[in-house]
Amino acid sequence: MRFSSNVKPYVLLLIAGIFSLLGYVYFSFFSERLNRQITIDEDQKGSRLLYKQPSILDGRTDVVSVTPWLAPIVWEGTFDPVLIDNIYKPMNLTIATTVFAVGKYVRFLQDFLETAEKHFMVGFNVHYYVFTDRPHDVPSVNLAQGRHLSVIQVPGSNRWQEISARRMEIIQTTIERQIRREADYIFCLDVDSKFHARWGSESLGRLVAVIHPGYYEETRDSFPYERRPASTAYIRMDEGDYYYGGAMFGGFVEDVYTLTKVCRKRFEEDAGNSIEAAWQEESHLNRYLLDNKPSKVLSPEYLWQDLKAKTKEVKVIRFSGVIKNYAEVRPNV
Ligand SMILES: CC(=O)N[C@H]1[C@@H](OP(=O)(O)OP(=O)(O)OC[C@H]2O[C@@H](n3ccc(=O)[nH]c3=O)[C@H](O)[C@@H]2O)O[C@H](CO)[C@H](O)[C@@H]1O
Ligand SMILES: [Mn+2]
Repeated sequence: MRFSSNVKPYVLLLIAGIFSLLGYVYFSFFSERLNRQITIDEDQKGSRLLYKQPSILDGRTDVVSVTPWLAPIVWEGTFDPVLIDNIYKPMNLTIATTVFAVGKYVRFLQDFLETAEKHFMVGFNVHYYVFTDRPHDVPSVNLAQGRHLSVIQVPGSNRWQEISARRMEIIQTTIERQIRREADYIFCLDVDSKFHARWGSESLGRLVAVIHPGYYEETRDSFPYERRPASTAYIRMDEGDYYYGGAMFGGFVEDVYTLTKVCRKRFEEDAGNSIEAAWQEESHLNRYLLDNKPSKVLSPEYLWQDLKAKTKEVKVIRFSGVIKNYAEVRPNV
């Protein structure tokens, strides 16, 4: 008995220890379950998103929707707009959009801006940068919440080729001066165009280019790339991926910054050698994108031309160049 009376306090201590350990384990297990249950409940009540089950067997088969370097080619039917918006909207992104309206091209601004408000990056913060030599002729267009417009004065020119090509330099310097502090992504667009349907977050990517609607059925040797070796935009007949349109390029601000800087430098180098690439900055853009593959390619849905009849693979025309009288609207022919 001496033994038992001696041992008892230790037993009691041991039992108490076991109980408190069990209690701790039980409590922490339960509280974790409780927490987890709350999260699950929140998921179901607040942010549950219903969308069509993705398939790897069922999808568009009439067009190619991925490049050989595995960048998506964006066509109607290859993305779920609700799902993709749901991914990008919480990021509270700002999209810079540059548009040049020099000389008589100011007349295109109203339709461009009004249709952009209806279809372009709806629900996102958009900052339009309008470059013009006629700031007083910039129309006032009602902008939705979170959308802003800055007018930036640039010199006019008596050569349309120069106006078009100098966009690279002006975008580069404006990124340096302000855009890199004001936006996450940037799109650089032609003004002589209108939006007709959704252009949304499916278009966002690191470096984004668009396939020109005029050449996607042709072979690379008939693309209007710059073909003179003397130009820094030169592309050989057996090279080239697609023919990209100069009316749109975009991506992360820093990636577009590098693009504009390189194209501007090469354009100036050519000018020093008295050579101007066949399609000015569009030729340099194509050369740049051959060496620096875009991470996302937009199908011709994102760059059509009003004078071109819709083809069967194009289900939706989202952005299209208007028919214009070149001789009347440009400073030179
Ligand atoms: C659909 C497409 O890919 N279009 C390209 C194409 O012809 P485009 O016929 O589309 O060229 P364009 O006359 O629209 O000029 C391009 C842009 O430069 C601006 N601008 C031009 C002239 C002027 O007097 N005032 C003015 O503001 C304006 O923003 C216009 O949208 O080739 C050009 C280069 O040669 C550009 O690469 C264009 O993006
Ligand atoms: Mn144009």
